[in-house]
Amino acid sequence: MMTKKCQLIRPEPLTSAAFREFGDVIEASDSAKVLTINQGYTQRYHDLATVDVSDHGGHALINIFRTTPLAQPIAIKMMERHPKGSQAFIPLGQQPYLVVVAPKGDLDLTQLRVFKASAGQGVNYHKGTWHHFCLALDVESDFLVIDRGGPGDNCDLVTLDGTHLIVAN
Ligand SMILES: NC(=O)N[C@@H](O)C(=O)O
Ligand code: NI
Repeated sequence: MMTKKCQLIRPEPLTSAAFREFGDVIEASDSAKVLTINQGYTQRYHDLATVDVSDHGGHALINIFRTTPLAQPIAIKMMERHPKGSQAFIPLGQQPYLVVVAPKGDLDLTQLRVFKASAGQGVNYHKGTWHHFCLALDVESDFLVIDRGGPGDNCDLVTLDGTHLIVAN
């Protein structure tokens, strides 16, 4: 019986530039537009990501995902996409986490990317971006999740053979 060779993927640091084709990175970065508000007591990092949830009568949902880490090395056994809306994950704790994505369109695993996000970084998957479900690292982690509610199916899911393994740094 033929056994398929495993491919080890080492996560890369998450940056806005590297993530651009997949979505937005949500962080209080030097490149953000910053407004001083509230009598000078608040710095508003303005308009960091595009919430795209209105297709087909959709509306925004604000959720909390409490996610248990998978055993390492993490095998990528699924990818999904949301054809009708964006999906944002903002960590509520201080724990880094993993982000696994591939470009929109037909799923092409040669274009698979794995990012290690820091606690100060959120991600917003654009509509149709392929991604793995929320991946905590080491400890149970909470994420604020902003995505689409509404009519119609909004999740295309593909099962994979698990030969792509994430070697966490
Ligand atoms: N299923 C669900 O609500 N979550 C996934 O879409 C995910 O990306 O974690
Ligand atoms: Ni999703």
